[in-house]
Amino acid sequence: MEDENLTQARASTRSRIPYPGLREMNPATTNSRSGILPPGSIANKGSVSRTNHRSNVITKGLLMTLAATRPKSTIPPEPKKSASVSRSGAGATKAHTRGNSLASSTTSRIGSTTSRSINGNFSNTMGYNRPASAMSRPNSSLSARKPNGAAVPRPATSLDTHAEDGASVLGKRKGMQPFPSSPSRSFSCPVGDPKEPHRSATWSEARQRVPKEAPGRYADLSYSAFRSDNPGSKTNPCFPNPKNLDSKAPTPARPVRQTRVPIPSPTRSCRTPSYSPGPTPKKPPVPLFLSKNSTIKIFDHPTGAEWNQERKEMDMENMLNQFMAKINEQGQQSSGLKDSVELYKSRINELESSRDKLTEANVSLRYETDALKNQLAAAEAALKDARREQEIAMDDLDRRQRIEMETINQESKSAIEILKARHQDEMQQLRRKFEREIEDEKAARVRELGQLTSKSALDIQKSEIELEKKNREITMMNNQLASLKSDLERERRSTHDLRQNLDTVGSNSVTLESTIRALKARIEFLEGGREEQSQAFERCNQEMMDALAETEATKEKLRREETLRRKLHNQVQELKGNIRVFCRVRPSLKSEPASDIAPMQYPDELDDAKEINVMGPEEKSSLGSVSRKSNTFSFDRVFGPSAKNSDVFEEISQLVQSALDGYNVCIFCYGQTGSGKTHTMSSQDGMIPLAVHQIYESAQSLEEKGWRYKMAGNFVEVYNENLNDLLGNPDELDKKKHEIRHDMQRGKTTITDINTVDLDSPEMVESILKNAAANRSVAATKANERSSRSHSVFILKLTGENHITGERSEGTLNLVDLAGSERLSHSGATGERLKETQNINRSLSSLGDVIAALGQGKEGGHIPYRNSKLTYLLQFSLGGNSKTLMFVMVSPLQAHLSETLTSLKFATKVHNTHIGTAKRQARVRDT
Ligand SMILES: Nc1ncnc2c1ncn2[C@@H]1O[C@H](COP(=O)(O)OP(=O)(O)OP(=O)(O)O)[C@@H](O)[C@H]1O
Repeated sequence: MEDENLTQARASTRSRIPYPGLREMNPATTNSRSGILPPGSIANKGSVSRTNHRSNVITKGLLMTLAATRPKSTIPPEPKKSASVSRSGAGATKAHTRGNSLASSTTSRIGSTTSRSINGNFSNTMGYNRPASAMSRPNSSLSARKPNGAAVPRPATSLDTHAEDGASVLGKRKGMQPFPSSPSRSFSCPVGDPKEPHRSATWSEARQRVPKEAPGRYADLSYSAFRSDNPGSKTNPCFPNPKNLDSKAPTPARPVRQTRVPIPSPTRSCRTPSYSPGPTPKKPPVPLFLSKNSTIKIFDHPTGAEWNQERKEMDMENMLNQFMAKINEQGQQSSGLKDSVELYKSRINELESSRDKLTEANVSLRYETDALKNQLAAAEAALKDARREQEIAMDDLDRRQRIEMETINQESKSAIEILKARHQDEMQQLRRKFEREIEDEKAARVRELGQLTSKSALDIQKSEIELEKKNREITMMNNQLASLKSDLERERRSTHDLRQNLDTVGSNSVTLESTIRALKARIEFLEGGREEQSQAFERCNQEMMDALAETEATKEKLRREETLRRKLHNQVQELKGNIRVFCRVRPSLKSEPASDIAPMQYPDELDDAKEINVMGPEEKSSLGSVSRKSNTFSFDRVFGPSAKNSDVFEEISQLVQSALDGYNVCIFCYGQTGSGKTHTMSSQDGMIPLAVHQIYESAQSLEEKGWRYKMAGNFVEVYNENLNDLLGNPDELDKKKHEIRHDMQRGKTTITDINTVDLDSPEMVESILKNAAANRSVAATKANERSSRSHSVFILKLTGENHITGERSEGTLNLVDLAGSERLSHSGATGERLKETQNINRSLSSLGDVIAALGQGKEGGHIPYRNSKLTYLLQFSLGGNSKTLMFVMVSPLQAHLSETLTSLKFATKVHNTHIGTAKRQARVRDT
């Protein structure tokens, strides 16, 4: 329903003419509704009055004009219309038939005038934009359009105006929309194509069909007044064929050829029939009516004809009569027209009101449409939202499903795991149960065996008792037999019985004897198995005792061998020297270009790897030649740049073992800043972590031999001749005072107020190193400054006890990362820097002095340990009681060559020093 309304509203909006109103404009329906008789019907009924007939014809013409001016799009083609058209056409034809040419032409004129006025009203009222040319009256007049040079100017009469209007209207229609082909709507005359009898030709079509020779022929009839354009080219198709008029046949639908047929001119219709002399081109046209411009020429006849007054008067009278009749007719006609106009006005008002209603309806429909559009937009937005929500919901659902699936998977996995575990538990339980059952079965069998054994013993006992009893009985019987034998004679009968009894007893005794024999065999068999078992047990016991004795012997041997190994190890270490020097050259770093590398060679790298050859700096001789001195140094071991920390550790691991065996061991790293000391000592795979790991492994393996070890660690720093605890509070660095105390009796060193960490696991050493590094970095003012300017000492105290032998050992492993050994010049340095420099120089030279003093080997000689905090701290780890290893670290850079040579020279001195035999701090526990 709404769609229908919308469609109608749209159609009405486009055409701007309410559809129902236009339908009512159809002559048939209009007349039936408004009560006005359709013109066709009046004509059909054949009105008596000629005026009425004309009026009807005029009304019909108006309706036709209205129908013709109605827009094509608003009027749907209806088959009924052709009927009404045929009626109206018939009516029109009758009018022509009955009336003369004047009536016919007058009807046409009035029709066109009315049509024009109605068109104007209608178009104005309905908003139809009629072309301006249609409304405007053209400036044509009979005189203006007079072709062929009419001799007498024609007076401008009202009839002329009408005629001209009719022509004008017709002419204007050319410029309008083409008329519909339906004859009911076409204002054109029923001049049709013979091939299409039902189609009415439009004005332009009809014009084209008129022969061209017609104009000359009708020129004298003022026909030009009815032509809109070229007066000589076309005939007016609005006038019926005289043939048709003569035949009186009311067939307007039938096409009629109008060529070569003279059509009565509207002007001619005003003439009397006597003034229709036919085509006389030479005769000048006579003016039809008198006007102010008319000149009555009485004596201007060319032939000089005399004036016929009577005839003229008669003519004038006739003309006057006709004119009066015409005026009356026009009056009646105009009153009819007025009525029609009123009717149409009321009708137009109705239509306007209905149009207003429709406009309102249209507006409301527009509002509704807008509202519906809004609703549609809202619905679309809601749909979009819903779709989006649905997508989100779908996504959520997917996600949830995935999560659920994952959860289910995990649950199923965990369920499987649980089932597996349960299954294993059950299996174990079953296994245990079966084992228990087997054990029970075994015990039951053993019990059965015991019972059987005891039972058989009982049976044997019983049989023996019975045997004895039988023996006694036999004896008694024998006694009785003897007494009876003596009494044989006397009691033969009783003897016979007794013999029978004896036989019975004899057979019984045989049975018993066989039973006894079987039981004896069984007992023998059982006793034989028991013996075998007890013999096996005895054998096992013996073997076990032998094994235990052997183990004890082996253990004893192992202990002896361990002691021997320690002795041998120590001897080897002594043979190697108690102070050893290793040289290590670090690889060049990525940041160091190859051109900066100093030439160094390792002559016996693949053999003993004890030598290093360093080319000295360029020297200019007095002659100007440049030469480089080759310096070869020899140490206990030389590690090239490709050596890894693990390779280095392999060499020092024996010294670490010595610490476990109760020796004081001291490993130094000496070298200039950046030569790789810290990397060798404290990096992740440096000597400190590797040493701790090895000690743990060795301590664990020594547990079998009765050794239990305790490990305690300290990490200290000597900076500016002050001792700092690197495992303590970093804020207390350089502030807290720590004192070094030596127990000369026990050869032990302790430091006051220092944190000692019990190393329960090898992993702890890493946290110790990290702590120490962090504390050092807090104290550092510049990067790497602190580590370069201070000595760090990692002290690992190892205390071992052998609970089998009662032995006890106390060893100390000192791992020392010395400050940069580069020559520090006092010049230029001030304040803290000067103090630092002095202290580093002093401690390093003190170390050299101590080693040199130790090298002199004087028993009881003075060793200047107290000259520096470092040497004082390491008093018991440097000297005859200890094993010392010094790494001389070498930078590969050319820039460091001079420092490298100095370091190597110092190390060579140390290497050449022989320190006395180390003493093991081991003693047997007093028990
Ligand atoms: N054998 C090596 N392999 C690889 N890199 C090394 C090696 N030795 C040293 N380095 C690197 O060389 C640089 C300097 O080394 P390191 O800090 O150990 O020198 P240092 O002698 O301890 O210096 P400082 O006296 O200033 O503490 C470091 O980046 C270190 O990683």
